[in-house]
Amino acid sequence: MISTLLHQNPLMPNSLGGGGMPEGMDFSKLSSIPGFPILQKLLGSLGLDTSHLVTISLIITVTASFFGFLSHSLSGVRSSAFTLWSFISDNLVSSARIHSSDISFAQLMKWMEDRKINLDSRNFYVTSRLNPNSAAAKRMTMFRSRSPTDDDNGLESDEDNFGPKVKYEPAPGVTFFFYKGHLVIANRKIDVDHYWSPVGTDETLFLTTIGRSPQLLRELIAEARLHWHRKEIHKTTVYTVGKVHGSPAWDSGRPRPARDIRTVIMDEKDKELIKRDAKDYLHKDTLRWYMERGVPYRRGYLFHGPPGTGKTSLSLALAGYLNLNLYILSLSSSKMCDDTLSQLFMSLPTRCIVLLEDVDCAGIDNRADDIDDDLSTDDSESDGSLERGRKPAVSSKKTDRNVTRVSPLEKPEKVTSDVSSNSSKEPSPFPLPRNLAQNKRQSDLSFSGLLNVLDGVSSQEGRILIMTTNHKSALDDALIRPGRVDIDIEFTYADRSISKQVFQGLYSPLNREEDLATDEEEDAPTEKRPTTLSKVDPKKARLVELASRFAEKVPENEFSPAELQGYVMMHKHDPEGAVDGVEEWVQKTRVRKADLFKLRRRRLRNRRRD
Ligand SMILES: Nc1ncnc2c1ncn2[C@@H]1O[C@H](COP(=O)(O)OP(=O)(O)OP(=O)(O)O)[C@@H](O)[C@H]1O
Repeated sequence: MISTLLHQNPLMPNSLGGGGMPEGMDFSKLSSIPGFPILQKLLGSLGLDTSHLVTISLIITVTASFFGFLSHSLSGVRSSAFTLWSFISDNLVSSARIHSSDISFAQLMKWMEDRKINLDSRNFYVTSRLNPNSAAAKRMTMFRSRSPTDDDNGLESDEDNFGPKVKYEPAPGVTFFFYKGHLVIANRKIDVDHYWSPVGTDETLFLTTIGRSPQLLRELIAEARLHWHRKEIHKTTVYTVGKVHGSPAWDSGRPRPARDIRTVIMDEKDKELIKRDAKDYLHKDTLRWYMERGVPYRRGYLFHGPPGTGKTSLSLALAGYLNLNLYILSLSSSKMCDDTLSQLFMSLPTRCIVLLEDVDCAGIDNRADDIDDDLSTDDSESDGSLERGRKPAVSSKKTDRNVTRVSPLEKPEKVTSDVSSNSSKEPSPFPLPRNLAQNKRQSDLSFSGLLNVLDGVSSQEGRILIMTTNHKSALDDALIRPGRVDIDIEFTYADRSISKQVFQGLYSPLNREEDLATDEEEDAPTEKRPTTLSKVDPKKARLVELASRFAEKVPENEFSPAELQGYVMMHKHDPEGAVDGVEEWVQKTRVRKADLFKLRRRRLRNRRRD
């Protein structure tokens, strides 16, 4: 443009001579510069005069100078703004910094999620539990966070008909919101994102508010904490063994509604004992007590009895009652070996409940012959009734139980000696499943390997270990010796009282308010607790009457609570129908179980022949 003006300006006559070259500018001299002729040709082919070079250079110089000036000015502005912000942040605002490895981070994220803070933003995280290796999934299970789409009563599952629910989280970036009338700035920043590492994403949440007092932020953090506990306390995360990079490892866990311990039907004294003992053990002063006396800080319980009598249910309920996560491990798994077991135990957190199922399956216990003998003893029964073979042991419940009734704050040494003295090898109360003996022979898990993880040097302290078995008689004395098993509880088939409670429990479920009973109410003796049934209510009185009739029709010590529950649930909306049909169900179930028993016996004989 400038060049064109130079060419055409009539007021500049000297500028129009000789190809538009201004006076004093002889470009022919420039042709001696290497490359200049080529440049001249190139410009010519573009229809430009060589003199345009001057113009282009001028434009470039002016533009560059302008932007240089602008950038300099802006950096000045930026640094002034930075100085101003430093002054403000040093003197006029309060801020909190929360790292993602701290539970407060999850609590604040949950609090923000539930208040829909930043969820309207165009930028948000979407996660589900589909990828257990994702950082979000790890954090979710580490801190037991739930989907914001879950309902308020905490009972909804993390899955719907289409699989894991989608979870929407505020994404990294700055969010503004008001808390108690004050502006709060939340800045979520990713520090390091190592997606594949077990650590997951490192993030920091900065909360800033105007004013020199940190009180507002403290209140906000406390509120988020309370909110978290209100929502999460009624959940138990259950971990089982999965695979990480092809090796057995704890899976990412499944949060599930905590089971109310009141729904577990068992001897109330035993229940109170286990609750009190576990609470004592987890009390903050107990660790010191153990340390001062050089006693390993561990607690072990043994729950034994027939299948479906409530051993797993009590373990789950206890985890919920103590607000601990539950790690379930089955020793009957063919993949279980010493190394795997040891690794799994070493990766346990310090405070948790480990549920070791089928402890009688620890491979090297050479009681396979005893087991077969148990089964062959039942062979001799004329009608093959499985249930009748079980009766004697069940009726001996009160005499051969060896429940220890001493708290960890008392004298554990004495406690444990009681246990060992009672660990006699009474005959198995009911036949073992045939594959149990096979498992014993095939397993790569050695008995010493099992003992090692229970109390070897590498064993974690601080956890509660619950061992379950259907065959206490198959256990080695060493496994249930003092220090490994502190309390032993026997579960039995349903007597009249249990049958009645199963019936009542299914038709008059506890309501939510009762579920949320305070600790004090929970700790109150059962008989003093207000129950739905204690209120005078004709419907409930009718239910009590039906429950009594039901229990009278069910033979004692023959069916497990699980079996009764299964039957009653077929009449979920018809308690009268359940009462009317129970005698027929008893007969049919007897026949079915006897057939099953005969089949097993035949298979065993064939196996022995082979
Ligand atoms: N004592 C009980 N109180 C309440 N529910 C029970 C009881 N026993 C069994 N049930 C119900 O029966 C089902 C199976 O019970 P659970 O898994 O606790 O039995 P278990 O003794 O652990 O059996 P297994 O030895 O086969 O592992 C559960 O749904 C549970 O609700």
